[in-house]
Amino acid sequence: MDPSSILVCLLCICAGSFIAYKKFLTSEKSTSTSKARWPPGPPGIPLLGNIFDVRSTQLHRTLTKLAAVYGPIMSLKLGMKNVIVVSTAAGARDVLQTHDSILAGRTVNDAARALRNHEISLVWLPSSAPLFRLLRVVCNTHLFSARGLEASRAVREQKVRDLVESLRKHHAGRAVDIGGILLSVLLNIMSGVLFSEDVADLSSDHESELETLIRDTVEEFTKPNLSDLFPALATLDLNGRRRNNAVHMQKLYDFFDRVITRRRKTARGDKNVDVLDELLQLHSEDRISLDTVKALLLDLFVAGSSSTAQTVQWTLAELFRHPAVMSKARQELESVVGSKEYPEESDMEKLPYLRAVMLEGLRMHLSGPLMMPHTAATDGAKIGGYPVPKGTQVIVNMWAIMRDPASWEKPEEFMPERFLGTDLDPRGVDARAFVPFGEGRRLCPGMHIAMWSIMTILAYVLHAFEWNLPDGMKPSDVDLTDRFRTSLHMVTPVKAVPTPVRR
Ligand code: HEM
Repeated sequence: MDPSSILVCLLCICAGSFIAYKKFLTSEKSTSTSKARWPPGPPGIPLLGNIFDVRSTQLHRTLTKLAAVYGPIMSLKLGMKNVIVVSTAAGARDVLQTHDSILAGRTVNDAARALRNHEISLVWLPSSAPLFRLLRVVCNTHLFSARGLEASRAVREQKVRDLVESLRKHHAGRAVDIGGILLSVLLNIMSGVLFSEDVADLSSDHESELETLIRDTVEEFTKPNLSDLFPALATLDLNGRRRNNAVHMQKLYDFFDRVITRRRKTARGDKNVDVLDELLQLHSEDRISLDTVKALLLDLFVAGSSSTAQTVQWTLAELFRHPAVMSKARQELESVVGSKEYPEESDMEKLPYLRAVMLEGLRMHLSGPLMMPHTAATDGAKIGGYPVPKGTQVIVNMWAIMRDPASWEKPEEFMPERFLGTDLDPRGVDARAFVPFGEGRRLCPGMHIAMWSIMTILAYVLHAFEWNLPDGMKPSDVDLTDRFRTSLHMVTPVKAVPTPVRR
């Protein structure tokens, strides 16, 4: 939080403190939270609690340092909010497996209430809501089932080929902004699967319309909001986040409205070709509203595009820093794919080293280092033996867990070999809790498409190009400093020069 936001915060807090403090006193007395035995945590200041302990552009690291002092199950008070931060594999199992039915709730950010989006959004609905269950079924059966994924494979492969073609045509021999072009290709993979259109131009350095709209919406969420710290003040929307987000989200809804209008003007016969066809069919059967269709498209784009692009970018950056690992991965591709222009689907399972590279990239640079905060829907759950009262927010610091020296040898080193010959699988909380996509009711619904995208993009771009750093940069010059907003960004976006190796 910058100094001016802190000043605004303090002024607003003075104005609202009377209401908030009264509410604070009443709620402290009347809820089960007052009787709770909270885990240790840093002492807070009256009313504000620990908000100054967690102001950081690297919240995952700040929470890891605090956990080293106060313990792997730690409590914080953020304004009126009680928070438990979990930094061990055993604690993560309590949250994601043992007490998943209670702890799969969400605390709705006030900005997410714009346009009442939280009432129809998969991300914000409580896991007990019938609409939540329906949307998860829609995702699992129509969007990302084996059948659905097979149906969209040709479209997805074409988008990755477009990336290779664009790199050959427009970028060969020039330093490429890796993050920019990856986000464009991820947006096109998503839009290709969802509604068979391209939304980004790979040959242009300009941001696409959808990218701008998503960025504006996401940024509004990441700004500090008094309404979240002091829900009693939420109706006043003192920071204007809900108002601003209503504008951004309306623009996104209008974008999807135009896609739907185009679709309705195009006769497509009886056969459903893409996800939008499936969703519009569910709408015609009165199972979901048109707003829910748009909210789902919004959720999938916002949650799916940047997270996957960031992961590929981080993994490539690690490969640029570790040329020996990169050449081992390229040798494996050479021996499996040979002189074929593009790897085939059947080649992918013959690339264990590249898969290990992907998993190590996910371990070290998880795009959602703190996952998404969960909330206790009722009393009754326990984490590390501590009771978790209803309404408590639970943050799983997966970044810390996946770098815990108690579980991982040399955790700060990029060593894909650690995944070779193991059956570590991102789908289960094993002893080490390698869970980049979460587990249980809130498991990432895009996990399969994300892993396919990461693996396929890596295979295609490593097979088609030799990659060098620009202007005499050394591998050790690649800057891996991270910054956490809603996902883990590189402070210095990585650039590299692709040189085509065949054709
Ligand atoms: C490398 C890429 C990705 C990573 C690491 C990732 C990881 C995650 C994590 C950790 C969560 C939160 C789980 C929890 O709350 O316990 C999540 C939720 C979610 N992800 Fe992903 N994800 C990725 C890509 C995708 C893609 C490609 C899509 C869509 C196609 C997607 C859609 C979603 C949605 C809609 C949610 C919210 C689910 C809910 O609240 O029930 N994600 N993801």
